[in-house]
Amino acid sequence: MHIEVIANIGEARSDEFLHKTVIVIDVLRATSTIITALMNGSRGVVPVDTVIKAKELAKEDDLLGGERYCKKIPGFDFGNSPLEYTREAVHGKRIILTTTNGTRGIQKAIKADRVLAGAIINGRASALAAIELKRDTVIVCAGTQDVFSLEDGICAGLILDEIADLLGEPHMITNDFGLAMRGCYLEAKSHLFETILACSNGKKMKKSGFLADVELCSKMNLTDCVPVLEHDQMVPYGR
Ligand SMILES: O=C(O)[C@H](CS(=O)(=O)O)OP(=O)(O)O
Ligand SMILES: [Mg+2]
Repeated sequence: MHIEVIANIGEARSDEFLHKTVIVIDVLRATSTIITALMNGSRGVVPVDTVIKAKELAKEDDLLGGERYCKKIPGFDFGNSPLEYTREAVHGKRIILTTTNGTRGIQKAIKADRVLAGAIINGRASALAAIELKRDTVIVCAGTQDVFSLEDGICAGLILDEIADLLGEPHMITNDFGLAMRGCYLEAKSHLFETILACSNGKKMKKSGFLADVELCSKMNLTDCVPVLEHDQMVPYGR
């Protein structure tokens, strides 16, 4: 199985995603938030790139979520903290979500055969889903404003490591950046929270009052829920 890892959304070329599975990773925090919302029974998360589109799409019964500069958008129901997306708040609801990087990354991947949302909290399940889909796979690390973010790279390394574990080492073939990210993950796996907290986004989250988000988003394999894009919304894969 071939898995190419791309360092940030700016480096992603959407035409190269045709016929492939794309896993978009935004550990802090968009994909961790989408996974949490679906895990807690949201009936779908619609990822959009702009605030205007989010407001236009939202029907009366929908919830609006997202951030700009890490803060909840005025008039929205939620920000981008996975901790806000509780079962009580989201069960049975459709959510329209717009964030600076992650939802933009998902939009950029729409030409893919399948688009999955990966994070540390669903790393092994994302690996399993990608294997089941039997396509060449691209892992897009969302990054921040088109610059690489280490927490996304570490998560890519986790998914590669799980794929190697599930398929056998010789069957996991990745690019040089993927090899480097797997190395980073193996070095950091025993102290993921501390490593992610030391990253620039980890420090930014702590400064903005979201230390608990970093803690949650650093927990490995918390859930089997893997969001997959169907039409315009993300729903749990395989259900
Ligand atoms: O809310 C977040 O965690 C970030 C904000 S920022 O772009 O890193 O300032 O957005 P995300 O799209 O989840 O990376
Ligand atoms: Mg991010």
